[in-house]
Amino acid sequence: MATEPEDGTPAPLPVTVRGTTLGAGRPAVVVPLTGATVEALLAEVAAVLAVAEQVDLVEWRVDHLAAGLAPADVVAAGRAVTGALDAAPRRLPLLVTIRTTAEGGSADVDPPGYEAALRAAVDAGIADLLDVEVARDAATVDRVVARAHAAGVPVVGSHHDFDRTPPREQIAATLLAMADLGADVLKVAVMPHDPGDVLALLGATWDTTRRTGRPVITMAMGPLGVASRVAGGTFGSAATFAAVGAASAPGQVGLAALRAALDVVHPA
Ligand SMILES: O=C1C[C@@](O)(C(=O)O)C[C@@H](O)[C@@H]1O
Repeated sequence: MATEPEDGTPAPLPVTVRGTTLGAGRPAVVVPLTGATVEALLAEVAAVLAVAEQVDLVEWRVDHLAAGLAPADVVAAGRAVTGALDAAPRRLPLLVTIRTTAEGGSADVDPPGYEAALRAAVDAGIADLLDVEVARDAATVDRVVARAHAAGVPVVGSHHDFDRTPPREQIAATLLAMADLGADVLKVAVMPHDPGDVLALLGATWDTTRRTGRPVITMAMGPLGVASRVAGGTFGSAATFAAVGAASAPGQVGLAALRAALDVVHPA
């Protein structure tokens, strides 16, 4: 169990991948790719690379792939994406995510299919960071985390609640439980219904960051949650997602606007 250190100040454990650090300084800006085909993904990568100096991390939402999640298709599309990223002067790191329908995504996949697709992305060297939904089958989660770690790939534990916002203590408990499962970065997204829900999310972020020392990423979705995407860093959130083109979740702010807001909240 993650415990509070005696002096109340956990040693920071920032996670650095390809020059991008989560958990130190201002929040990293993550841009999702949501293309359904290799062509669409490559067009998105080109659009992201055109503004690469504003981007810290790219997320590939594999669940949007029209071909499905067969390992060979994931590897083929993933190699196309990493090949395009490799060609840029600064290689942006890639977070690989399969968001299941249970958590608001498009992947209607059973545990073996989820495991096989994530494993393929790790084994092929496509993922610099791996999103693992901690609410999936427990043995599957254990094996995927172990596989990623054996390959030197940090794990972003994740949990989405698209319907509601749990109480502050429960959000914090969900994040802390991810650390117990071996996640290196702890991420929760919730749907707020009133400003108190956004406060609960931000409060849990602050509580958890101080207790684990691990990078924590949180956001409240939808229009009410925009405050958390812009100002979450003040409360300890280590990253915020921004759209270049299509958003991958409700409430995501466009990249230029988000960057401008971050400059106000976190002046150089
Ligand atoms: O976990 C997240 C956060 C997110 O849901 C958001 O609300 O910005 C967007 C997803 O693409 C990503 O996997």
